[in-house]
Amino acid sequence: MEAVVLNNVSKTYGKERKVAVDSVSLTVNKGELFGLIGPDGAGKTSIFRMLTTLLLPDGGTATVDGFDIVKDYKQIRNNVGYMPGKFSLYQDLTIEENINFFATVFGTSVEENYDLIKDIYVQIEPFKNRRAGKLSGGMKQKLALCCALIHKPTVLFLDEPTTGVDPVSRKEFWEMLKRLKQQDITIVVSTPYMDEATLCDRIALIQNGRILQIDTPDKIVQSYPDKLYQIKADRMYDLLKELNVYPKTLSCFTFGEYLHLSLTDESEQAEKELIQHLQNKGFHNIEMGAVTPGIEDCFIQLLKK
Ligand SMILES: Nc1ncnc2c1ncn2[C@@H]1O[C@H](COP(=O)(O)OP(=O)(O)OP(=O)(O)O)[C@@H](O)[C@H]1O
Repeated sequence: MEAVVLNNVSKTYGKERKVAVDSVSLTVNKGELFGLIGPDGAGKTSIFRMLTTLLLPDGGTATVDGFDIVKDYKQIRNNVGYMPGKFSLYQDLTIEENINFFATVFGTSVEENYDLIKDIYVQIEPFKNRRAGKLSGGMKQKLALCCALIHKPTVLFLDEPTTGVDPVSRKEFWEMLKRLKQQDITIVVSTPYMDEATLCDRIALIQNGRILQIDTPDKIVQSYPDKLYQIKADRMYDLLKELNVYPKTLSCFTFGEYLHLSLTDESEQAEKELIQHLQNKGFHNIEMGAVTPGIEDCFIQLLKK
C-alpha cells in the first residue's frame, strides 16, 4: 500500500519561472523510511511543502495517505507530521509549553499519545521548563520531533532534521527514526548528508529539481558502473590537475583526503602504468588502491550523465 505518490509534480518560482521541482514522480510505501537525498537547492523543501499542503504545485498530482494534496488539504493537515528544516517552534515558550501547544492545536493531549513520544521526551524532560530558544541544536531537534509526533501522524515529513546537529545527536536521531518506523509511521526524510542515505529503506537522489535515481541504498551502490580507486600523493592539487588530463582517466574528483578515480582501462597493468607516469611527473608518496563506491560516488557519477 502506498503512503505517498507523486506524479510529474512541478514547481516554479517567480517571474522568471525558475524550475525548483521538475516533473518529479515517486512512490513511498506505507511503513517505509524513505530518504530524499540532495544538496542545497535541489528542491527537497519545495517537495515537502507541497506534500504538506503549504505550497501549491504548478503541475502534476500527488496524494498522501490517499488524499489529494490540493483538494483534500484539510485531511492531510490532520494526518501528517511535519518538521521543517528551519527551527519552527516558539522560542519564547518552554519545552513543555511548546508540546502542549501543538497537542492542543490538534485537539489532543500529551497524555493521549505519550507512548509515541516517550522515548524522545524523556531525554528533554529534565529541561522541560527551559525556553526553546535556549536549547542546544540536538535538544531543539528532539523537541521539534515530539511536536511533529504529538497528534500521532500516519506520515512524518522531516526536512533536513540533522543539519547543524552534532554527530552524536545525529546518530541518536536516526536510531529514534528506526524505532518510530516500528510503530507503523511512514517517514519521509531529507538530508544533504550522503552517509545518512544508507540508513533509509529506499532513497531518491535529487539534483536541480530532478530525480536522478530511486532505489535501495545497496542497489544504488551496486549499480556503480566502474572500478573505483582512491589515490593520494604529496601535491594533491597538482595530482588532480594531472589526472584530469591523463588520457585513461574516466573520472576524477576530490573525496576527503583522497581523490576518487576511475580509468578507462581497469587492468593491473594500467594501474602500474599510471603510478609510473605520476612518478615520472615528479609525484612522491603515491598511494593507490581499489575502494568500494559510496552513495556520494554514485551521486557524482549520475550528475555526469
Ligand atoms: N520562494 C522562493 N522563491 C524563489 N525561489 C525559490 C523559493 N524557494 C525556493 N526557491 C529556489 O528553488 C530551488 C529549490 O529550493 P528548495 O528550498 O526546494 O531546495 P532544497 O533542496 O530544500 O534546498 P535547501 O536545503 O537550500 O532549502 C532553489 O534554487 C531555491 O533557490
